[in-house]
Amino acid sequence: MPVESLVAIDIGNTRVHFALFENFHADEVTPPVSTFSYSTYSSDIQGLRNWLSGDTLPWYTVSVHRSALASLEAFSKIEPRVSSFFAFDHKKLPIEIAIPSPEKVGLDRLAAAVAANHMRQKDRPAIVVDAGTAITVDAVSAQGEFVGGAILPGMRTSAKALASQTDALPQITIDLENKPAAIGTNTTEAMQSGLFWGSVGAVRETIRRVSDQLNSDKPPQIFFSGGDVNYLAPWMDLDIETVDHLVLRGVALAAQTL
Ligand SMILES: Nc1ncnc2c1ncn2[C@@H]1O[C@H](COP(=O)(O)OP(=O)(O)O)[C@@H](O)[C@H]1O
Ligand SMILES: CC(C)(COP(=O)(O)O)[C@@H](O)C(=O)NCCC(=O)O
Ligand SMILES: [K+]
Repeated sequence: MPVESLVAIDIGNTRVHFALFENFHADEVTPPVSTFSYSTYSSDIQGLRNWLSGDTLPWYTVSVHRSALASLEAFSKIEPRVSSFFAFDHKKLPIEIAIPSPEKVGLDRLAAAVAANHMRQKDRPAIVVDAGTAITVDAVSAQGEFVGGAILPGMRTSAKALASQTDALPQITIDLENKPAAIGTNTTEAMQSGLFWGSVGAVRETIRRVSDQLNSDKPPQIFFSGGDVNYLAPWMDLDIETVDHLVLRGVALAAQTL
């Protein structure tokens, strides 16, 4: 039975994202009608209540953060506009996971792979980049299996590491709106340059290596998503497709298969 109206949720390490899907059709991977998010560490329950429409809907979630999942599940039990709450595990997600310990893979990585697998041309593998707290670069084979990938620190995560592991480096706020000069002329500028251009280069090189290892007849289709996607994507020099809310679309697709 298709679930045409639902709330899909992606509980990440920095943000919890909610998306309302109406008249969802798997063929078109319908985009969400509206979205809402709050910090994983200070949930904005009032904001969530205001965002929720009048309809009572089923909620489906993937989570990589256990306590945030537990709090949201507790909230769902007292919120009358939630008809059911379903947290996916890897077994319930509609994708083959061709690695030794499938239960260890982040469910957000798998949900994004579900969406990319659905959207890709069937004779091409896919590479899925999700840029958030961590940046993941994952591979979906031409046969449609999640075959693994790479986990890199996100830009803000790297910035925190530099500040905490050194005496002299400050905690800087990452300004993602303006591209930094490559040659920084003070500590902060130098860190901004290294964090930004280093991430760009790291992602590009990782994509190249993943693509080489896939060794497919046709080049992989490369999908980009996640909170920091708009800062990385313009610098890739690769044929990429930016898709908003790839994880949430994967959750909505997965909900159709339960
Ligand atoms: N301290 C912060 N202040 C403002 N925005 C932040 C802060 N930390 C992270 N962000 C932003 O939050 C978003 C997190 O990305 P997202 O894909 O939601 O990550 P995750 O899935 O790891 O929670 C990014 O756009 C990031 O730039
Ligand atoms: C790699 C991640 C930390 C990414 O999380 P995010 O940046 O979306 O918050 C998450 O997918 C995770 O906790 N994974 C578990 C380990 C694994 O995927 O192998
Ligand atoms: K991520």
